[in-house]
Amino acid sequence: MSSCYAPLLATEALSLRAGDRLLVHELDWQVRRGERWCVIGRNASGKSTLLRALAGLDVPARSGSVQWLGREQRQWSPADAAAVRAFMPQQAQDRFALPVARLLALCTVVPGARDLHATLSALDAAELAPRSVLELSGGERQRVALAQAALQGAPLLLLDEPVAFQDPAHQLQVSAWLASAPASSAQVISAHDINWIARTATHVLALLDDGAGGWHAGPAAELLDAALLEQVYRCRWRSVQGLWLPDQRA
Ligand SMILES: Nc1ncnc2c1ncn2[C@@H]1O[C@H](COP(=O)(O)OP(=O)(O)OP(=O)(O)O)[C@@H](O)[C@H]1O
Repeated sequence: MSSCYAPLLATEALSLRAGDRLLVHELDWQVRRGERWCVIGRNASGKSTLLRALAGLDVPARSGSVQWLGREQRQWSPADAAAVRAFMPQQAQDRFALPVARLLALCTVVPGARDLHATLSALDAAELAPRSVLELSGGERQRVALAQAALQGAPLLLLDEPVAFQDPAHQLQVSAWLASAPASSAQVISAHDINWIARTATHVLALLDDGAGGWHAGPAAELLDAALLEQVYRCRWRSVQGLWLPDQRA
């Protein structure tokens, strides 16, 4: 049975491997409604692999448990899973010249789906509706992918690098859109821009890429400091007028 009091997402002893590399070791973690988690880590530390595992998609090797609303992932039917979690991959794989509006209309047939025009407008993507997905710029396609995930209406959003291709103004717009999400929802977001993360995250999950699958998880206000950034990225960091800067001189 799922419970509305259970965390939206929980992992117990979740371990992930890629070949002989241990990416995540025994992750015990909970994501509750109203929380916005950013997952940080070096390239190839396992952020996308973790998000895929949290979404219930194939990963090279995993053990342990992932639960949505207190119920094991594998016990959810595809339709019920679509109503509880939405996943935005790092890059869309488009093969056909589908108009954006047609692509997104497919997402609005699920129960609880959000309004198409309002969602596109909130992401500054309304004018993209008639255009083919194959003709969009990287940033435009990414905002359409965000709209696609949002339209599903699922309370748990899993977003793999949602601002990687956004210009600074659109990064702000995506932050505002995330902040306007219902209090009953939660997001898990992988990202590399530490200053965007510092503005956006309520909580941080750091993958240490230390060969032992090490991780730290907690409120951003407690965890996000120079010591953590140095441990994660293996360079020195300093804060200048509230902005984090990597500092290779040290
Ligand atoms: N299907 C797969 N088969 C084998 N190895 C894989 C597979 N998917 C990912 N990996 C490996 O797992 C490791 C973690 O990859 P992942 O994409 O999760 O990293 P990431 O932290 O998201 O990286 P980036 O910041 O570069 O996007 C990498 O070494 C990658 O080569």
